[in-house]
Amino acid sequence: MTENFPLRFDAPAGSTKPPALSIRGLRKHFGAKVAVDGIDLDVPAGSFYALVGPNGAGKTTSLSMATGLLRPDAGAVWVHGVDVWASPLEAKRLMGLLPDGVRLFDRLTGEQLVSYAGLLRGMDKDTVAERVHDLLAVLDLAKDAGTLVVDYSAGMTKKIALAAAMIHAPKLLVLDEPFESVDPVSAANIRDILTDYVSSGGTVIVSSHVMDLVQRMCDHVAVIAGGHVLAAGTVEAVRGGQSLEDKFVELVGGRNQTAGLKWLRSS
Ligand SMILES: Nc1ncnc2c1ncn2[C@@H]1O[C@H](COP(=O)(O)OP(=O)(O)OP(=O)(O)O)[C@@H](O)[C@H]1O
Repeated sequence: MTENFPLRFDAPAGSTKPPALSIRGLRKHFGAKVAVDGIDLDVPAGSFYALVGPNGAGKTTSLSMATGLLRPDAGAVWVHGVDVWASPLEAKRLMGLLPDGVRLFDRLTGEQLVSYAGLLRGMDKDTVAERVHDLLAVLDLAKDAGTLVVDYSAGMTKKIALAAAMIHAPKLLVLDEPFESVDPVSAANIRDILTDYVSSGGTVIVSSHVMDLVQRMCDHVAVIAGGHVLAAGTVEAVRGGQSLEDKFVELVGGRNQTAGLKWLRSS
C-alpha cells in the first residue's frame, strides 16, 4: 500500500510458508471516526482464525481492507505473501469472501448466482455445474435452487453467499459473520465443511460474536476493540484457562452494572 512496505511477505523464521494473511499498520477513518487504528495481525496458513470484538470494534472495516474491498488510509495486507493492494488480481484469486452487507445479484436464482460466481472465476461449465450441485445439496438449498435470491430468507441468503465464496476452492476463506441467521442444522453442516477444509490445508478467518462457538471451532483468535488488537494468538493462549467469553468481557469491559431499565419491569 505504501512505499515502506515490501510487495511480497516472506515466510516467518522457522516456516517455509508465509502467513495466509498478514496485516501491518492498517488504519481507516470515516470523517472524525477512527474505525481501525493501526492493526498488525498474522493469520498462520492452515489455521481456523476468529476475529471477535464488540459492535463497532472495526472487524468488518478491517476485513474489508484485508480483502481489497475498502482502500486503507495506511498500512499493508498480504495474502499468502501477495500484496492485496499492489497485486489485487493475484491476491483475490487466492481468496473466497463472504462480506457483510454487500448486495448480491439478487435477481438471479440461487443456482444462477453460484454458477455466475464460478464462471467469473474462470472455471469451466461442467465443473461449475458439479460444484453448484454439491454446494446447494450440502447447504440444504437444493429445493430452492430456482428461487430468486431476493426472495430468500436472511439465513438462505447467507448460505448462498457462502456457496459463492467457496465454489473456486480458494486457499483462504474470509467469512464475516457466517453463522448469523443460519439455522442450527445448516450451521453444523457449515462447521463440518469448514473444519474439513482447514484439515486439508485451507485457512478460514471468521468474524463472530458467539464466543462459545469460536472456542469450540477455532484454533486462533484476535480480540479487537476500538480499532485496536487487544489480544491475538491461539485460543488456548488468549483465554488463559478462562472461558473465551469471560476473557472477552475482561479484555473489552463494558458490562453494565446499573439496575437496568426499571420502567420495563412488569411488577
Ligand atoms: N462507511 C462508514 N461510514 C462511517 N462510519 C463507518 C462506516 N463503516 C464503519 N463505520 C464506523 O466504524 C466503526 C467500526 O465499524 P465496523 O463495521 O468495522 O465494526 P464491527 O466490529 O464490524 O461491528 P459489528 O460487530 O457491529 O458488525 C464503527 O464506529 C462504525 O460506525
